[in-house]
Amino acid sequence: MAADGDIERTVEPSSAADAGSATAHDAIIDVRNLQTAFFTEKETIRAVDGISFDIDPGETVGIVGESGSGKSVTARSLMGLIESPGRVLRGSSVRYRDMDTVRTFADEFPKRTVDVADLEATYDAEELFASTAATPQEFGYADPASVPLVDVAAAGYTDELGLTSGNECVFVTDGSADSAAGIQRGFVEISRLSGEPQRKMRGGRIAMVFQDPLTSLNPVYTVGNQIKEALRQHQGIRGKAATQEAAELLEAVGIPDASRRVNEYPHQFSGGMRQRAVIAMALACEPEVLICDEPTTALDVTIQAQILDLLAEIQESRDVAIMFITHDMGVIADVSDRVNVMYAGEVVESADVVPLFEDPKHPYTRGLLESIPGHQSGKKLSTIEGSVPTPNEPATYCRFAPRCPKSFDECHEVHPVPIPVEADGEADHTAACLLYPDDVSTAEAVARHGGRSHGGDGE
Ligand SMILES: Nc1ncnc2c1ncn2[C@@H]1O[C@H](COP(=O)(O)OP(=O)(O)OP(=O)(O)O)[C@@H](O)[C@H]1O
Ligand code: NI
Repeated sequence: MAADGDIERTVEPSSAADAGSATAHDAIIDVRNLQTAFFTEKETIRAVDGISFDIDPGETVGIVGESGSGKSVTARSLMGLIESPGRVLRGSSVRYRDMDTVRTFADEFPKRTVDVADLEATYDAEELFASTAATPQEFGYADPASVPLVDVAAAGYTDELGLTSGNECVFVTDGSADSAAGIQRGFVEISRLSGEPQRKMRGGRIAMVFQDPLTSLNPVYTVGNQIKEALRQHQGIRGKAATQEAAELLEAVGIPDASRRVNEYPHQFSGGMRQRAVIAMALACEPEVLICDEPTTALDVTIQAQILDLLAEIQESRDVAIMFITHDMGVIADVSDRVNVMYAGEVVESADVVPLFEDPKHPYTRGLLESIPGHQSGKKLSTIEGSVPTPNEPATYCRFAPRCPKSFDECHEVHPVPIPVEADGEADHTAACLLYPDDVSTAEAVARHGGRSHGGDGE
């Protein structure tokens, strides 16, 4: 809709998010400037407001933050599960970089494949759409004539290998050969998938485990039949072989007497066993990435620990990358290799798990840590007062400032972006806070966060 489009154009892509992040690496999922908004009658909720992070093969990336910080919307955006009035905004990018998958996609969906070689200089977006199975409408352009002409080189094509903001496409290869087999580099832009390619990706390469196992289980089919359906859809396994495999999967996720229980219905399973069954269903697709959104929150503590052990074991034995979402810092410490702390739609701190817990930088992260029982010896348990604000306006200031014990005037006038916490540090520990980088003046910090030293008085 035109009205949506107008709102959307006012959303500035956060260039700063890119500044803080390393570029070329072997991440399996690469999230850049992800923005997901809900256009309600009352307001535009910027539930995810320009976040960037990546997930390497086989690692566990934790996403932590209080209720309403945008964790689930992030997960749903990665899975293509955002529904109206919500939308992943233009300029967002979620790239899936497994080369086998890229080649398979190029074979299976040739009309979705855009060869970057064709885009070297300037291209006509209208023609581009004509060459794919996608329609301009799918990308939010009401009228094909309104699709902008984009200078791909000027848009940073050479750095980014592909299409950047304003010229989204479904799928990009580097065009190094005519045949898909010749593709050396490429990615699947999953935030722009729809239809059959999206279905293939979701539940195939990427699977999701939700807080409530009943969301994923159908009460009228046996657990075994549901696993068999997943095996049929994603691996083409049927009949006796599928029955056998379903029982083996249930056994692999620690369900006792699996060959009998495979014939039971979800209501005959306990909460913990149901979550194991959902995990078995996810594994039936042999995913490379498993997105777990509070998978243990509804379970009691003992069962929770067992499920966490199970996930760790699965990761080890199947080499699957996990994105683990929780509001619980204790759980995050247990499961993660790397942690992204979210607040009001933004990633406010990002670091490997050890530095994050031993030397947290952002006052919000510190607050979260101080509220873990037993974390501070002798001190009284403190919680951060107040709650997460609804991000319903552009971030022109620090959204945590109103609750921050360390805030100063500039925090209300300058929007901090993720930058390395040490002045000459590497990008693997970043914080979006004007207290950083360490050891520079406030004026200098403000400048590094892209603000002016006397900010706030209008453009
Ligand atoms: N369908 C929707 N329509 C409107 N707003 C939404 C919708 N879904 C989510 N939001 C808003 O997006 C923001 C982020 O929500 P999200 O569910 O991602 O938070 P969360 O971090 O997962 O919290 P929790 O720990 O409670 O699960 C919230 O302000 C929420 O109200
Ligand atoms: Ni959530």
